[in-house]
Amino acid sequence: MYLISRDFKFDAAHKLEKYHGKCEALHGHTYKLRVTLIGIPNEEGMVVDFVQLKTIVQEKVLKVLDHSYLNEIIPQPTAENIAKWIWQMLEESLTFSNCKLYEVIVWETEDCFVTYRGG
Ligand SMILES: Nc1nc2c(c(=O)[nH]1)N=C([C@H](O)[C@H](O)COP(=O)(O)OP(=O)(O)OP(=O)(O)O)CN2
Ligand SMILES: [Zn+2]
Repeated sequence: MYLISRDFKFDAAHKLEKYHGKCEALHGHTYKLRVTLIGIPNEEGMVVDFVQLKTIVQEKVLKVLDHSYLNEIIPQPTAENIAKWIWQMLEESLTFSNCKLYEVIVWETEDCFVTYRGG
C-alpha cells in the first residue's frame, strides 16, 4: 500500500467569532494544504497522476478558497473546520478503483497544522 501526497498553498482571510483572543479580529494566512491518497499503482505505475490530483484540488478547493473571506464559505473557519470542509469537497472526486482520499492536512502557520482523516 502506498501513500501519495501533493502540497498546495492558498491565501485567505478569516476571523474566529466564537474565539476569545486576537484571532477574533479579521486577519489573514497563507495556508498550506497537503492532500494524501492511499492505494496501489495502476497499469501506468501510478497510484494517482500528480497532474490529475492538482487539477482536481484546484477546481474543487483552491478556486473557491484562494483570496477568499473564509467566513463566507466555512462557519467558524478554524484549521479543523477548514480541513473537514476540504475533505468533503474532495472525497467523491478522489475515489478511484485503486486509491482513495486518506488524509487532509492544513497548516495555518508554519508551526500549526491539523490532520483530518474523515469520519
Ligand atoms: N486549534 C486551533 N487553534 C487556533 C486556531 C485554529 O484554527 N485551531 N486558529 C487560531 C488563529 O486563527 C490564529 O491566527 C493563529 O494564532 P497564532 O498561533 O497566535 O498565530 P501566529 O503564528 O501568527 O502567532 P504570533 O505569535 O502572533 O506570531 C488560533 N488558535
Ligand atoms: Zn487565523
